[in-house]
Amino acid sequence: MAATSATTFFIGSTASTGSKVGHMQSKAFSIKLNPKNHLRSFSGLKAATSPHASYKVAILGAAGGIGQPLALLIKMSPLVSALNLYDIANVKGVAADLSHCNTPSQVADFTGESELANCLKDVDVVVIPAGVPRKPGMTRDDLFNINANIVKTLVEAVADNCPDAFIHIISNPVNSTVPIAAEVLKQKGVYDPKKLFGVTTLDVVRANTFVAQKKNLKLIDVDVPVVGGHAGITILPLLSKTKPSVPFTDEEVEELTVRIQNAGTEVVEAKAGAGSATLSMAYAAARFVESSLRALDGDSDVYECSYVQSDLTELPFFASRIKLGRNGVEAVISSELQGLTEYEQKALEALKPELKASIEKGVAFVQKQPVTA
Ligand SMILES: NC(=O)C1=CN([C@@H]2O[C@H](COP(=O)(O)OP(=O)(O)OC[C@H]3O[C@@H](n4cnc5c(N)ncnc54)[C@H](O)[C@@H]3O)[C@@H](O)[C@H]2O)C=CC1
Ligand SMILES: O=C([O-])CC(=O)C(=O)O
Repeated sequence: MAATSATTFFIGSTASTGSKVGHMQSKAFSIKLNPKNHLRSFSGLKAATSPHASYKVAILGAAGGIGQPLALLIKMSPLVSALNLYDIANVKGVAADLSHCNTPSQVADFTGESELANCLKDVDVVVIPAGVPRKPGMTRDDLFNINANIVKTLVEAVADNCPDAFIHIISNPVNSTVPIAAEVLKQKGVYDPKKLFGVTTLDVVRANTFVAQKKNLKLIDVDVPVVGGHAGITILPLLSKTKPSVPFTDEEVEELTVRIQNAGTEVVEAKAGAGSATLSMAYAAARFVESSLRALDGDSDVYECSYVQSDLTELPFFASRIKLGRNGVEAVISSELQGLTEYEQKALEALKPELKASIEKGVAFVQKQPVTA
Protein backbone atom coordinates (compact mmCIF):
# COMPACT_ATOMS: atom_id res chain seq x y z
CA MET A 1 0.00 0.00 0.00
CA ALA A 2 1.79 3.12 1.19
CA ALA A 3 5.28 4.15 0.24
CA THR A 4 7.99 3.06 2.58
CA SER A 5 11.08 3.86 0.56
CA ALA A 6 13.17 6.72 1.83
CA THR A 7 14.16 9.89 0.05
CA THR A 8 17.25 11.89 0.74
CA PHE A 9 16.88 15.60 1.14
CA PHE A 10 19.07 18.31 2.45
CA ILE A 11 18.63 20.74 5.27
CA GLY A 12 20.95 23.39 6.52
CA SER A 13 22.99 25.81 4.46
CA THR A 14 26.60 25.23 5.24
CA ALA A 15 27.57 24.47 1.67
CA SER A 16 26.10 25.63 -1.57
CA THR A 17 28.21 23.70 -4.02
CA GLY A 18 26.31 22.11 -6.80
CA SER A 19 23.34 24.40 -6.43
CA LYS A 20 21.95 25.51 -9.79
CA VAL A 21 19.79 28.15 -8.21
CA GLY A 22 21.02 30.38 -5.44
CA HIS A 23 18.95 29.08 -2.61
CA MET A 24 20.05 27.07 0.33
CA GLN A 25 21.46 23.68 -0.29
CA SER A 26 23.73 21.65 1.85
CA LYS A 27 25.65 18.47 1.62
CA ALA A 28 26.39 18.64 5.31
CA PHE A 29 23.20 17.16 6.71
CA SER A 30 21.89 14.46 4.51
CA ILE A 31 19.13 12.57 6.27
CA LYS A 32 16.69 9.90 5.26
CA LEU A 33 13.01 10.52 5.68
CA ASN A 34 10.01 8.44 4.97
CA PRO A 35 8.38 10.49 2.21
CA LYS A 36 4.91 9.52 3.34
CA ASN A 37 5.35 10.96 6.77
CA HIS A 38 7.14 14.26 6.58
CA LEU A 39 7.24 17.62 4.93
CA ARG A 40 9.89 17.49 2.24
CA SER A 41 9.74 20.97 0.81
CA PHE A 42 13.23 22.22 1.30
CA SER A 43 15.52 23.40 -1.42
CA GLY A 44 17.77 20.63 -2.53
CA LEU A 45 14.93 18.13 -2.63
CA LYS A 46 14.72 16.52 -6.02
CA ALA A 47 11.36 18.03 -6.48
CA ALA A 48 9.10 16.52 -8.97
CA THR A 49 8.32 13.60 -11.16
CA SER A 50 8.19 15.95 -14.12
CA PRO A 51 11.17 18.24 -14.65
CA HIS A 52 9.18 21.47 -14.89
CA ALA A 53 6.52 21.15 -12.20
CA SER A 54 4.96 24.53 -11.63
CA TYR A 55 1.79 24.78 -9.65
CA LYS A 56 -0.18 27.77 -8.50
CA VAL A 57 -1.26 27.85 -4.85
CA ALA A 58 -3.55 30.38 -3.15
CA ILE A 59 -3.85 30.94 0.60
CA LEU A 60 -7.04 32.66 1.79
CA GLY A 61 -6.41 34.12 5.23
CA ALA A 62 -2.71 34.48 4.42
CA ALA A 63 -1.92 37.30 6.87
CA GLY A 64 -3.02 35.28 9.90
CA GLY A 65 -1.24 33.17 12.47
CA ILE A 66 -1.37 30.08 10.28
CA GLY A 67 -1.32 31.90 6.94
CA GLN A 68 2.07 33.55 7.38
CA PRO A 69 4.23 30.56 8.34
CA LEU A 70 2.29 28.43 5.86
CA ALA A 71 3.09 30.92 3.12
CA LEU A 72 6.77 30.73 4.06
CA LEU A 73 6.80 26.93 3.92
CA ILE A 74 5.03 26.91 0.56
CA LYS A 75 7.44 29.57 -0.74
CA MET A 76 10.17 27.01 -0.09
CA SER A 77 8.55 24.39 -2.29
CA PRO A 78 10.25 23.67 -5.58
CA LEU A 79 6.90 22.49 -6.93
CA VAL A 80 5.28 25.94 -6.78
CA SER A 81 5.63 28.65 -9.42
CA ALA A 82 3.04 31.12 -8.12
CA LEU A 83 1.89 31.83 -4.58
CA ASN A 84 -1.18 34.06 -4.27
CA LEU A 85 -1.83 35.51 -0.83
CA TYR A 86 -5.30 36.80 0.04
CA ASP A 87 -6.66 38.38 3.20
CA ILE A 88 -9.05 41.13 4.20
CA ALA A 89 -6.09 43.17 5.59
CA ASN A 90 -2.33 43.27 6.14
CA VAL A 91 -1.39 40.96 3.29
CA LYS A 92 0.68 43.47 1.30
CA GLY A 93 3.47 43.49 3.83
CA VAL A 94 3.49 39.71 4.18
CA ALA A 95 3.82 39.34 0.41
CA ALA A 96 6.53 42.02 0.12
CA ASP A 97 8.52 40.34 2.89
CA LEU A 98 8.15 36.84 1.47
CA SER A 99 8.90 37.91 -2.10
CA HIS A 100 12.51 38.65 -1.13
CA CYS A 101 13.24 34.96 -0.52
CA ASN A 102 15.22 33.69 -3.49
CA THR A 103 13.12 30.64 -4.16
CA PRO A 104 11.45 30.19 -7.54
CA SER A 105 7.79 31.03 -6.88
CA GLN A 106 6.35 34.48 -7.60
CA VAL A 107 4.40 35.94 -4.68
CA ALA A 108 1.37 38.17 -5.28
CA ASP A 109 -0.93 39.88 -2.79
CA PHE A 110 -4.69 40.40 -2.98
CA THR A 111 -6.74 42.36 -0.46
CA GLY A 112 -10.50 42.36 -0.04
CA GLU A 113 -13.39 40.90 -1.97
CA SER A 114 -12.79 42.93 -5.11
CA GLU A 115 -9.41 41.19 -5.59
CA LEU A 116 -10.50 37.67 -4.68
CA ALA A 117 -11.44 36.55 -8.19
CA ASN A 118 -8.01 37.54 -9.54
CA CYS A 119 -6.32 35.75 -6.68
CA LEU A 120 -8.07 32.50 -7.59
CA LYS A 121 -7.55 32.55 -11.35
CA ASP A 122 -5.92 29.33 -12.64
CA VAL A 123 -5.08 28.15 -9.14
CA ASP A 124 -4.36 24.44 -8.62
CA VAL A 125 -4.62 24.29 -4.82
CA VAL A 126 -6.58 26.68 -2.57
CA VAL A 127 -5.82 26.56 1.15
CA ILE A 128 -8.32 28.22 3.50
CA PRO A 129 -7.16 29.14 7.03
CA ALA A 130 -9.37 32.28 7.12
CA GLY A 131 -11.42 32.82 10.24
CA VAL A 132 -11.21 33.29 13.96
CA PRO A 133 -9.33 30.94 16.31
CA ARG A 134 -10.39 29.71 19.75
CA LYS A 135 -9.70 31.31 23.09
CA PRO A 136 -9.47 29.29 26.34
CA GLY A 137 -12.83 27.84 27.37
CA MET A 138 -14.22 27.71 23.82
CA THR A 139 -14.95 24.65 21.71
CA ARG A 140 -14.27 24.62 17.98
CA ASP A 141 -18.04 24.66 17.45
CA ASP A 142 -18.17 28.03 19.24
CA LEU A 143 -16.42 29.43 16.13
CA PHE A 144 -19.25 28.29 13.85
CA ASN A 145 -21.23 31.55 13.85
CA ILE A 146 -18.33 33.60 12.47
CA ASN A 147 -16.36 31.07 10.45
CA ALA A 148 -19.30 29.41 8.68
CA ASN A 149 -20.04 32.58 6.79
CA ILE A 150 -16.38 33.26 6.00
CA VAL A 151 -15.91 29.78 4.55
CA LYS A 152 -19.20 29.96 2.65
CA THR A 153 -18.26 33.27 1.00
CA LEU A 154 -14.74 32.17 0.12
CA VAL A 155 -15.84 28.83 -1.33
CA GLU A 156 -18.44 30.63 -3.46
CA ALA A 157 -15.54 32.55 -5.02
CA VAL A 158 -13.56 29.33 -5.47
CA ALA A 159 -16.56 27.78 -7.24
CA ASP A 160 -16.80 30.77 -9.57
CA ASN A 161 -13.10 31.16 -10.35
CA CYS A 162 -11.21 27.87 -9.98
CA PRO A 163 -13.78 25.07 -9.67
CA ASP A 164 -11.19 22.42 -10.60
CA ALA A 165 -8.78 23.29 -7.80
CA PHE A 166 -8.06 21.07 -4.80
CA ILE A 167 -9.65 22.86 -1.81
CA HIS A 168 -8.01 22.45 1.61
CA ILE A 169 -10.22 23.63 4.49
CA ILE A 170 -8.40 24.49 7.71
CA SER A 171 -10.93 26.93 9.26
CA ASN A 172 -12.75 25.49 12.28
CA PRO A 173 -15.01 23.80 13.05
CA VAL A 174 -13.68 21.57 10.24
CA ASN A 175 -16.38 18.98 11.01
CA SER A 176 -18.93 21.57 9.79
CA THR A 177 -16.94 23.84 7.44
CA VAL A 178 -16.20 21.00 5.03
CA PRO A 179 -19.91 20.09 4.66
CA ILE A 180 -20.57 23.84 4.24
CA ALA A 181 -18.03 23.97 1.42
CA ALA A 182 -19.54 20.85 -0.20
CA GLU A 183 -23.02 22.33 -0.07
CA VAL A 184 -21.85 25.61 -1.64
CA LEU A 185 -20.09 23.75 -4.43
CA LYS A 186 -23.19 21.59 -5.01
CA GLN A 187 -25.43 24.64 -5.23
CA LYS A 188 -22.97 26.15 -7.71
CA GLY A 189 -23.06 22.92 -9.73
CA VAL A 190 -19.31 22.31 -9.49
CA TYR A 191 -18.95 19.89 -6.57
CA ASP A 192 -16.24 17.29 -7.06
CA PRO A 193 -16.04 15.32 -3.79
CA LYS A 194 -12.60 14.07 -4.78
CA LYS A 195 -11.18 17.58 -4.55
CA LEU A 196 -12.54 18.83 -1.23
CA PHE A 197 -10.44 18.11 1.86
CA GLY A 198 -10.69 18.93 5.55
CA VAL A 199 -7.13 19.29 6.77
CA THR A 200 -6.64 16.88 9.69
CA THR A 201 -2.92 16.40 9.13
CA LEU A 202 -2.12 18.10 12.44
CA ASP A 203 -3.83 15.26 14.29
CA VAL A 204 -1.54 12.77 12.56
CA VAL A 205 1.54 14.93 13.16
CA ARG A 206 0.67 15.13 16.86
CA ALA A 207 -0.12 11.43 17.15
CA ASN A 208 3.21 10.53 15.53
CA THR A 209 5.10 12.88 17.86
CA PHE A 210 3.40 11.79 21.08
CA VAL A 211 3.64 8.06 20.30
CA ALA A 212 7.31 8.33 19.34
CA GLN A 213 8.02 10.14 22.62
CA LYS A 214 6.03 7.71 24.75
CA LYS A 215 7.42 4.53 23.18
CA ASN A 216 10.94 5.80 22.57
CA LEU A 217 10.66 5.27 18.82
CA LYS A 218 12.57 6.98 16.07
CA LEU A 219 10.12 9.75 15.15
CA ILE A 220 10.89 9.48 11.49
CA ASP A 221 9.52 5.92 11.35
CA VAL A 222 6.26 6.46 13.24
CA ASP A 223 2.93 6.57 11.43
CA VAL A 224 -0.37 6.62 13.33
CA PRO A 225 -3.59 6.88 11.33
CA VAL A 226 -6.16 9.27 12.82
CA VAL A 227 -9.79 8.91 11.73
CA GLY A 228 -13.20 10.44 12.43
CA GLY A 229 -13.24 14.22 12.52
CA HIS A 230 -11.36 17.18 13.96
CA ALA A 231 -12.81 18.08 17.35
CA GLY A 232 -12.61 16.44 20.78
CA ILE A 233 -13.76 12.83 20.80
CA THR A 234 -14.33 12.85 17.03
CA ILE A 235 -10.51 12.74 16.70
CA LEU A 236 -9.75 9.02 16.90
CA PRO A 237 -6.13 7.87 16.70
CA LEU A 238 -5.94 4.20 15.74
CA LEU A 239 -3.02 3.30 17.95
CA SER A 240 -3.39 -0.41 17.19
CA LYS A 241 -2.50 0.43 13.57
CA THR A 242 0.69 2.28 14.50
CA LYS A 243 3.67 1.60 12.29
CA PRO A 244 6.08 0.23 13.29
CA SER A 245 3.88 -2.18 15.22
CA VAL A 246 4.24 -1.54 18.94
CA PRO A 247 2.32 -2.82 21.97
CA PHE A 248 0.42 -0.34 24.20
CA THR A 249 -0.98 -0.98 27.67
CA ASP A 250 -4.61 0.02 28.25
CA GLU A 251 -3.37 2.97 30.32
CA GLU A 252 -1.08 4.12 27.51
CA VAL A 253 -3.92 3.89 24.97
CA GLU A 254 -6.18 5.99 27.18
CA GLU A 255 -3.49 8.55 27.97
CA LEU A 256 -2.31 8.95 24.37
CA THR A 257 -5.81 9.05 22.90
CA VAL A 258 -6.93 11.77 25.31
CA ARG A 259 -3.73 13.78 24.75
CA ILE A 260 -4.12 13.64 20.95
CA GLN A 261 -7.80 14.61 21.22
CA ASN A 262 -6.99 17.55 23.52
CA ALA A 263 -3.78 18.68 21.86
CA GLY A 264 -5.46 21.71 20.26
CA THR A 265 -6.80 22.76 23.66
CA GLU A 266 -3.33 22.21 25.16
CA VAL A 267 -2.00 24.88 22.76
CA VAL A 268 -5.01 27.20 23.21
CA GLU A 269 -4.46 27.15 26.98
CA ALA A 270 -0.70 27.64 26.71
CA LYS A 271 -1.25 30.64 24.43
CA ALA A 272 -3.68 31.98 27.05
CA GLY A 273 -5.92 34.04 24.79
CA ALA A 274 -3.43 34.72 21.98
CA GLY A 275 -4.94 32.10 19.64
CA SER A 276 -4.53 28.43 18.82
CA ALA A 277 -1.94 26.28 17.06
CA THR A 278 -0.34 28.19 14.20
CA LEU A 279 3.21 26.93 13.69
CA SER A 280 2.53 23.19 13.96
CA MET A 281 -0.63 23.78 11.90
CA ALA A 282 1.35 25.56 9.20
CA TYR A 283 3.81 22.65 9.16
CA ALA A 284 0.95 20.14 8.88
CA ALA A 285 -0.86 22.16 6.20
CA ALA A 286 2.35 22.53 4.19
CA ARG A 287 2.77 18.77 4.31
CA PHE A 288 -0.75 18.31 2.98
CA VAL A 289 -0.17 20.89 0.22
CA GLU A 290 3.04 19.17 -0.73
CA SER A 291 1.34 15.78 -0.85
CA SER A 292 -1.38 17.26 -3.07
CA LEU A 293 1.20 18.79 -5.41
CA ARG A 294 3.12 15.52 -5.62
CA ALA A 295 -0.14 13.75 -6.49
CA LEU A 296 -0.98 16.38 -9.12
CA ASP A 297 2.50 15.91 -10.49
CA GLY A 298 1.93 12.20 -11.09
CA ASP A 299 3.46 10.62 -8.00
CA SER A 300 1.37 7.48 -7.64
CA ASP A 301 2.32 6.75 -4.06
CA VAL A 302 0.81 9.53 -1.98
CA TYR A 303 -1.27 8.77 1.12
CA GLU A 304 -2.57 11.12 3.80
CA CYS A 305 -5.36 11.17 6.37
CA SER A 306 -8.04 13.73 5.55
CA TYR A 307 -11.69 14.53 6.29
CA VAL A 308 -13.50 13.89 3.02
CA GLN A 309 -16.79 12.69 1.59
CA SER A 310 -16.72 9.03 2.45
CA ASP A 311 -18.69 5.81 2.45
CA LEU A 312 -16.52 4.12 5.06
CA THR A 313 -19.23 4.63 7.69
CA GLU A 314 -22.87 5.73 7.59
CA LEU A 315 -21.66 9.35 7.94
CA PRO A 316 -21.32 11.35 4.71
CA PHE A 317 -17.96 12.86 5.78
CA PHE A 318 -15.26 11.02 7.65
CA ALA A 319 -11.52 11.36 8.11
CA SER A 320 -9.41 8.39 7.18
CA ARG A 321 -6.36 7.53 5.15
CA ILE A 322 -6.87 8.35 1.49
CA LYS A 323 -4.81 7.80 -1.63
CA LEU A 324 -4.22 11.01 -3.53
CA GLY A 325 -3.91 11.16 -7.29
CA ARG A 326 -4.04 13.68 -10.13
CA ASN A 327 -7.82 14.00 -9.75
CA GLY A 328 -7.85 14.19 -5.97
CA VAL A 329 -9.05 11.32 -3.76
CA GLU A 330 -8.26 8.17 -5.72
CA ALA A 331 -9.30 5.81 -2.93
CA VAL A 332 -10.53 5.89 0.63
CA ILE A 333 -8.55 3.24 2.48
CA SER A 334 -10.95 0.98 4.32
CA SER A 335 -8.53 -1.57 5.72
CA GLU A 336 -7.53 0.55 8.72
CA LEU A 337 -11.10 0.49 10.03
CA GLN A 338 -11.05 -3.29 10.06
CA GLY A 339 -9.83 -5.30 13.04
CA LEU A 340 -10.12 -2.43 15.52
CA THR A 341 -9.56 -3.05 19.21
CA GLU A 342 -12.59 -2.99 21.50
CA TYR A 343 -11.48 0.44 22.78
CA GLU A 344 -11.24 1.84 19.24
CA GLN A 345 -14.53 0.27 18.15
CA LYS A 346 -16.31 1.81 21.14
CA ALA A 347 -14.68 5.19 20.52
CA LEU A 348 -15.71 5.00 16.86
CA GLU A 349 -19.35 4.41 17.78
CA ALA A 350 -19.19 7.14 20.45
CA LEU A 351 -17.94 9.82 18.05
CA LYS A 352 -20.62 9.28 15.43
CA PRO A 353 -23.51 11.26 17.00
CA GLU A 354 -21.34 14.37 17.50
CA LEU A 355 -19.84 14.18 14.02
CA LYS A 356 -23.28 13.61 12.47
CA ALA A 357 -24.69 16.68 14.27
CA SER A 358 -21.76 18.85 13.12
CA ILE A 359 -22.21 17.72 9.52
CA GLU A 360 -25.95 18.39 9.62
CA LYS A 361 -25.36 21.82 11.15
CA GLY A 362 -23.08 22.77 8.26
CA VAL A 363 -25.46 21.51 5.58
CA ALA A 364 -28.45 23.26 7.21
CA PHE A 365 -26.51 26.54 7.37
CA VAL A 366 -26.08 26.70 3.59
CA GLN A 367 -29.57 25.42 2.90
CA LYS A 368 -30.99 28.28 4.99
CA GLN A 369 -28.84 30.87 3.20
CA PRO A 370 -28.48 29.66 -0.37
CA VAL A 371 -25.48 30.80 -2.38
CA THR A 372 -25.63 33.73 -4.75
CA ALA A 373 -25.87 32.61 -8.36
N1 LIG B 1 -7.70 22.29 10.91
C1 LIG B 1 -6.87 22.41 11.93
O1 LIG B 1 -6.22 21.44 12.33
C2 LIG B 1 -6.67 23.74 12.58
C3 LIG B 1 -7.52 24.78 12.32
N2 LIG B 1 -7.34 26.01 12.87
C4 LIG B 1 -8.28 27.07 12.53
O2 LIG B 1 -7.70 27.92 11.53
C5 LIG B 1 -8.34 29.19 11.58
C6 LIG B 1 -7.32 30.30 11.51
O3 LIG B 1 -6.49 30.30 12.63
P1 LIG B 1 -5.35 31.43 12.83
O4 LIG B 1 -4.56 31.58 11.58
O5 LIG B 1 -4.65 31.12 14.07
O6 LIG B 1 -6.25 32.74 13.02
P2 LIG B 1 -5.83 34.27 12.81
O7 LIG B 1 -6.88 35.11 13.40
O8 LIG B 1 -4.42 34.47 13.25
O9 LIG B 1 -5.84 34.43 11.22
C7 LIG B 1 -7.00 34.35 10.47
C8 LIG B 1 -6.85 35.24 9.27
O10 LIG B 1 -8.06 35.13 8.53
C9 LIG B 1 -8.33 36.42 8.01
N3 LIG B 1 -9.73 36.53 7.62
C10 LIG B 1 -10.83 36.75 8.38
N4 LIG B 1 -11.93 36.82 7.61
C11 LIG B 1 -11.52 36.64 6.34
C12 LIG B 1 -12.18 36.62 5.08
N5 LIG B 1 -13.49 36.78 4.98
N6 LIG B 1 -11.42 36.41 3.99
C13 LIG B 1 -10.10 36.22 4.08
N7 LIG B 1 -9.41 36.25 5.23
C14 LIG B 1 -10.12 36.45 6.35
C15 LIG B 1 -7.95 37.39 9.12
O11 LIG B 1 -7.76 38.71 8.63
C16 LIG B 1 -6.67 36.74 9.62
O12 LIG B 1 -5.54 37.25 8.95
C17 LIG B 1 -9.18 29.19 12.85
O13 LIG B 1 -10.52 28.96 12.52
C18 LIG B 1 -8.62 28.02 13.63
O14 LIG B 1 -9.56 27.48 14.52
C19 LIG B 1 -6.28 26.24 13.70
C20 LIG B 1 -5.38 25.24 14.00
C21 LIG B 1 -5.54 23.90 13.52
O1 LIG C 1 -7.71 23.72 18.83
C1 LIG C 1 -8.00 24.61 18.02
O2 LIG C 1 -8.88 25.44 18.18
C2 LIG C 1 -7.22 24.67 16.76
C3 LIG C 1 -7.16 23.30 16.18
O3 LIG C 1 -8.05 22.86 15.51
C4 LIG C 1 -6.08 22.45 16.60
O4 LIG C 1 -5.06 22.92 17.15
O5 LIG C 1 -6.19 21.23 16.40
